[in-house]
Amino acid sequence: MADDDKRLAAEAALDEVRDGMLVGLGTGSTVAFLIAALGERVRAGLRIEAVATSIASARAAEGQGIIVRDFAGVSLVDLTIDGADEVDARLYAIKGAGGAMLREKVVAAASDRMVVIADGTKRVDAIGAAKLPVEVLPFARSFVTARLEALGAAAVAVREGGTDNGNLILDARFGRIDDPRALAAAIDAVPGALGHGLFLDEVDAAYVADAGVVTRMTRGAD
Ligand SMILES: O=C(CO)[C@H](O)[C@H](O)COP(=O)(O)O
Repeated sequence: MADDDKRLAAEAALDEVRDGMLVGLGTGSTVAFLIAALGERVRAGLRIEAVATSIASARAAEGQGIIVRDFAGVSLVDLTIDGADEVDARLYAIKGAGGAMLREKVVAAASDRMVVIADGTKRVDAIGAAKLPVEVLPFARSFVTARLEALGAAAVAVREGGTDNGNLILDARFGRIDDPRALAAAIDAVPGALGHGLFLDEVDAAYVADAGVVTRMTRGAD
């Protein structure tokens, strides 16, 4: 079951957590298993502090007795553990089904190391089938939609509800992304597009659990 695999992947990634670390907590249902398992370790004596990539993850971590620092006062994180919607052998990932990809990218960039945790349904040959979320300044909604269509998005939909940052999410369906780096650079260059779910350089390793077996993927290996 996907939930069992999410829990297994989350628990496997806990091996990377050491006493004294500042740990970045991602967002989503897989990270919820991580936060629960990390909470158990903290109650058993592990000494860490955390920063969170969403209000939901901050509340969940505090509920587990984990000390959560305001990321606004932080510039360096030791290790961030986060989920993904797709991850391939290059450790390219699409993130943001949970809507937190902008904060997730900032925290990942501040991190010495970032690892992804996922169940086997997220492991793909090449990223691109998942919808690509783009966080947008509400003022720029139509303009950014037109630019995404010009970049090849077959459909662009405004997601219901905003982000923790008070912005909108446009879900863009590209179907196939031939050149993820070119697409990421093109979206980065659109004024009003504040962030997107293409993570091409951030992920150092991934723990993917499929039917109860956890595989640790690293850069340059399948
Ligand atoms: O990127 C994310 C949130 O912005 C999530 O990590 C991603 O959507 C995976 O979520 P889940 O673990 O619930 O499948």
